[in-house]
Amino acid sequence: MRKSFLQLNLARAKGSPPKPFQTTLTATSSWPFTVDRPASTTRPTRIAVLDSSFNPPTKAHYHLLKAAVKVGCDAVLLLLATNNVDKGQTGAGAIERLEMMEAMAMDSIRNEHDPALRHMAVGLTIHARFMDKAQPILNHYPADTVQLSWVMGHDTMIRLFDPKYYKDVHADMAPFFEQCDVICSSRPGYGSRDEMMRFVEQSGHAKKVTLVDIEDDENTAETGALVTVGTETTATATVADKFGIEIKEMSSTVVRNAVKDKNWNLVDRCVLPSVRQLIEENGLYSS
Ligand SMILES: Nc1ncnc2c1ncn2[C@@H]1O[C@H](COP(=O)(O)OP(=O)(O)OP(=O)(O)O)[C@@H](O)[C@H]1O
Ligand SMILES: NC(=O)c1ccc[n+]([C@@H]2O[C@H](COP(=O)(O)O)[C@@H](O)[C@H]2O)c1
Repeated sequence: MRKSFLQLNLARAKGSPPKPFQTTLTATSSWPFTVDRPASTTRPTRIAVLDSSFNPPTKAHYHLLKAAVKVGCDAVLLLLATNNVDKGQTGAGAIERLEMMEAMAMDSIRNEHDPALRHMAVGLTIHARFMDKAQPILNHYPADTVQLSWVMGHDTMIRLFDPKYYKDVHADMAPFFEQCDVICSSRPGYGSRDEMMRFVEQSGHAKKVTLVDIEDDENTAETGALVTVGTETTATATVADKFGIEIKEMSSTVVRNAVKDKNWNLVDRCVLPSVRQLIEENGLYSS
């Protein structure tokens, strides 16, 4: 059902110029607003935006959002970037990515306890840079009623501030930081939390960047607990020992390679069941 609705919507849009921003799925018709929290300029609705290629969406993306909303967001937007400042488009097509994002969003809307995670939407943008994506989203809603918090990992924050994408990084980024903030998590391979903090301080926008940590709460009850055998007290298997990979180590590349290697156990560890189903149904990433 979703697939045909999505295809119908996108087919209707075919021929007309692509919109700078549009949603394809929203938790409610009034999203991001609710009856309890209507559009208001005195208390803007804070949307956590995870902008990604979602090729495919992974549990790391999901847990990054879980960590992000804890700092006080009201709604979540999974935003598909159909253009990338660096990468070309390989792997899944835009419709397939949107389908997988919608599967993840429906899962969250139906099953999550956190009100922000239940209040999720999926959208797409044609813009590649964050500073260009922000304004069309803000313009989509009544003036000053939404605040955008861009959720990203350390690797992307480094790219956010990379001067190669700008004429003058400070001048160009100033309007973005007047209207938006960033919620960022560390990521294995991109430096320690301390290094990330120093990087944020040097950016000149430390007040607009909140650092969070991805938690592997799926498995903490089963792993890492202390057990006593005889007189020896040791930790049980680590998450990585038990599942081959920790949430924070996951990436879309890991999933694509796992599908190619037919390592379905690893795929199952890294993506939601509904996303795995779509990968199989659509024959994605197999060659
Ligand atoms: N394991 C992770 N830890 C922290 N941040 C992550 C993690 N996985 C993805 N992110 C963040 O999510 C955002 C979107 O990620 P992106 O689409 O680049 O995923 P990816 O898994 O790195 O993709 P690919 O492997 O295709 O390069 C980025 O800001 C990225 O830093
Ligand atoms: N300087 C920037 O604005 C900047 C830096 C890194 C990624 N991006 C964008 O973020 C989106 C997601 O990119 P990745 O899938 O590479 O994380 C893409 O649209 C990409 O162009 C923008």
